[in-house]
Amino acid sequence: MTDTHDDARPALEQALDRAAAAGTLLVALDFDGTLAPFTDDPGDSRALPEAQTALEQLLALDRTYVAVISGRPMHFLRAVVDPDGRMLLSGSHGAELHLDALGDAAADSELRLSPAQQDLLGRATALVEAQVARYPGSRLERKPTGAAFHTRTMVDQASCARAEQEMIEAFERLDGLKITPGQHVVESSVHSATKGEGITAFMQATGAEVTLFAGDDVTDENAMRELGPDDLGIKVGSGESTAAHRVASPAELAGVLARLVELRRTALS
Ligand SMILES: O=P(O)(O)OC[C@H]1O[C@H](O[C@H]2O[C@H](CO)[C@@H](O)[C@H](O)[C@H]2O)[C@H](O)[C@@H](O)[C@@H]1O
Repeated sequence: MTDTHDDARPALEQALDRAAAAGTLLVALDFDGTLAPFTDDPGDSRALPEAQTALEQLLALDRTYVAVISGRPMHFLRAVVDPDGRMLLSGSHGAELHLDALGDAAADSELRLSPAQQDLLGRATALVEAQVARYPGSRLERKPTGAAFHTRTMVDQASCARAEQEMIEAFERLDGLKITPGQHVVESSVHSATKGEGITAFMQATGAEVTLFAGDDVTDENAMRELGPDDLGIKVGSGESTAAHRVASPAELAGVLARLVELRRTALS
């Protein structure tokens, strides 16, 4: 570890320097609002080119793992985020795990919903359909473990807060449903997993000496809380966080990842 006593460099630069020197480094990232700026249509979201380049460069380095831990379904992450199959992936807020990048496909967790969960999923989806019918421009997103009510494109933006609150109250009438408000979205899930389980699985599977995790939303805090004193948490944007560091936007985070590439290359050379 670098001796940071009397080091006048910004705290994040010092922390990146320490992470870059790790024997084994895990770089784990949330997707929406962290790697990818928000878009009206979730299907259009892509990581910023500078962030994508940094991830590719990290993947090419020894003893360096890249993971994406997202509320997105695994099929989206595999198709859009990591079509080459080189990253560790956790989808559906920790309910789906994909560790093939470690040659450990046996550790993948495939989703199997019980008949009761399938029934609950159907009822949650029907509630969102009813709410979408009430609020023009809002959308239903069907996910393997749940149904999400999106308000970003709602015609009457002044009614978003009310529409989201009504959605929460409707979901609350269904026993066993996990409810997660997010950025212009209220998500429901019939699965209890969180991103904490995703990051824990990856930390254990890689044996990472240091883990960097960055995320922008409340659900990311479940992963952030799993970090130890030598790890590096970065909050993207505003809002409460246990992360020790903060950047303003996905663009700023992309710059941080690019800097990490430089420092890691130097440390490994
Ligand atoms: O865990 P994440 O990777 O941050 O994913 C969380 C949810 O993100 C998506 O919704 C958000 O991004 C959309 C695209 O920018 C935006 O239109 C929406 O308003 C945001 O809430 C995604 O659609 C969800 O499935 C994810 O769970």
